[in-house]
Amino acid sequence: MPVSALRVTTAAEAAARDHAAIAAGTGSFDLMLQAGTTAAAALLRDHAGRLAHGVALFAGSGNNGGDAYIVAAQLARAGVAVRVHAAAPPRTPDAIRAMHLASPALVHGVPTGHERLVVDGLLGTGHKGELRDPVLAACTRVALARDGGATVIALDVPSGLDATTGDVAEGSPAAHTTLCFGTIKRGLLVSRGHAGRIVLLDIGLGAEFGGDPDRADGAWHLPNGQDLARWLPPIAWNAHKGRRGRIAIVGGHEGMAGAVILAARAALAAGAGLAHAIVDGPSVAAVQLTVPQALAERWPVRESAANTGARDDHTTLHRCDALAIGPGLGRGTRSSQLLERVVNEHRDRPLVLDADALWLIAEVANTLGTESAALLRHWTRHSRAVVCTPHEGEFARLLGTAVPAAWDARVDALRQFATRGGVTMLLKGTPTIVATPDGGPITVVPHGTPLLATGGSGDMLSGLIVALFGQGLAPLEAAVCAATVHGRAAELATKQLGGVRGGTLEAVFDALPSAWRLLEHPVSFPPGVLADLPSPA
Ligand SMILES: NC(=O)C1=CN([C@@H]2O[C@H](COP(=O)(O)OP(=O)(O)OC[C@H]3O[C@@H](n4cnc5c(N)ncnc54)[C@H](OP(=O)(O)O)[C@@H]3O)[C@@H](O)[C@H]2O)[C@@H](O)CC1
Ligand SMILES: Nc1ncnc2c1ncn2[C@@H]1O[C@H](COP(=O)(O)OP(=O)(O)O)[C@@H](O)[C@H]1O
Ligand SMILES: [K+]
Repeated sequence: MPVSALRVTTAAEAAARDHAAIAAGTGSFDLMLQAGTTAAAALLRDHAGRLAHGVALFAGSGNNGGDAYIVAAQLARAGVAVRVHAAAPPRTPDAIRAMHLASPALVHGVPTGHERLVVDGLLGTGHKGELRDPVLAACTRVALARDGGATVIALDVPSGLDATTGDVAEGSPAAHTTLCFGTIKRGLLVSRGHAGRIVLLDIGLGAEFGGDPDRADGAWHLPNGQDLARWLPPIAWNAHKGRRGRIAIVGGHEGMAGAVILAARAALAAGAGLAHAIVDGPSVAAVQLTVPQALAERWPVRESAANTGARDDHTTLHRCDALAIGPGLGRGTRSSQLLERVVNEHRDRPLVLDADALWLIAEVANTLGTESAALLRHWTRHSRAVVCTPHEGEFARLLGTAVPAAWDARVDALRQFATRGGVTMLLKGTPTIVATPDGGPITVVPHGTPLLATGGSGDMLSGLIVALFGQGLAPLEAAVCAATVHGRAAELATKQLGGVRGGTLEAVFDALPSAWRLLEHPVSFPPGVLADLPSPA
């Protein structure tokens, strides 16, 4: 079977995929049966101990409630004491059928409060606006159960979380785990803290694809473990340093050596054979002391053509497989001139543009009275591969206006910038999204924890990207593998630390080897499970 990215959908895209599957011959009740049955299997597998004390299910009147009745029926069949609280009677044909199927085995009524597992099947993708009673009252009960120590499992989305925008309505109960059906709903990745661990279950929409793999409906792609493992270049047993990628990081203005140091350390930890740190003169010693494996060099000084009669040629950069410029580069004239030189004189090198390089691009574009994307297009017109890695503030500067808060508009802005600039754009955030210059689907990287919300973590990401670039990965693959390993390392480190406070970027560096192993050897999931994203908290 071909491997392909998983799909992340809005509520409308998810519904369209459900309908397409139904139009192609799958019964809508079969989808519900499959959803409820795989969810029950996941609960029995992961929570056997808690289920021994019984389970409380909360069901709404729509199809999300229908899923809850199927879960209830399957758990009851497995011998679990099941208590169902219907916030309102089922109203859709499938939910009514599911309720009749489950009824003989259930105890109806208000949960006792002793259940240690609570299933939230009140609202799914059909939720809109502010929560209203009686659903609101039921949501409050779920939240109270959580406060009392129960584990809360949401079906498809936590009730009250908007599947499209991620907006969380007042009174929406947070989940420890969200079991989502067929496709990951976009809102879950936007509000990961509310969704907890996200487990994607196969409901027969078409395996990984959430329907037709070629469907161009705007759904985001989430690379699965096999995609990432396939993209990562193996390091040959007889590799020598010249074959593991020679890269350079240009930046480190006086007083800002740290940014290049972190990027160089990350590049080496991504398997680069040789890392050059091209820094401002006063920063050379700091690099040499802290990353002795890197080759520290000062910024090239351009001899005037009149003096030398020759074109200045900075040989180190010409020998590199990929370059990154920006970490700690500074924003003055010298920095700006250096940026223009690196971009202009090394057009054939894969290039990562980050941090101050992005600031300067916006600055030069302003001065020229043009747009940053147009300037990039001009600068990189012969380049094969460029990745820009702005955070929201840097992207706003590149756009010349605030980054839209709404995800549809934000994605449009990123995609447009990527096509106009001819560059791959990685917009950092929660989640990180990547757009390619061909206008193709957005790829999302949902990994990471607030352990990364600290100075220097973006420099680390640049170093990871440039190393993979130097090992021959295409821009999208280099950006996505790097952001994934970065986020995964943060997840592992946060878990090990038991929280964020007390941890520093060092803990993320320490977790990188384990994170790489996760990428190289993806775990296989139990039957019916397509993805399993750990909780970020
Ligand atoms: N389609 C399929 O084939 C499959 C679908 N599946 C499942 O169906 C789910 C979608 O089901 P759905 O479309 O029936 O909507 P759902 O989320 O149950 O909510 C509708 C109810 O909520 C109510 N309501 C809305 N807003 C509210 C508020 N603020 N406060 C209070 N109440 C509010 C609304 O009331 P109304 O506004 O109509 O008065 C209506 O009664 C999806 O997430 C997945 O779990 C799976 O089985 C796989 C196959
Ligand atoms: N709360 C968070 N959860 C997950 N990832 C985060 C979080 N906060 C920041 N990150 C990640 O950390 C990195 C921060 O990059 P950036 O803001 O450029 O840092 P710096 O400029 O300090 O190096 C990005 O990759 C971003 O996605
Ligand atoms: K729900």
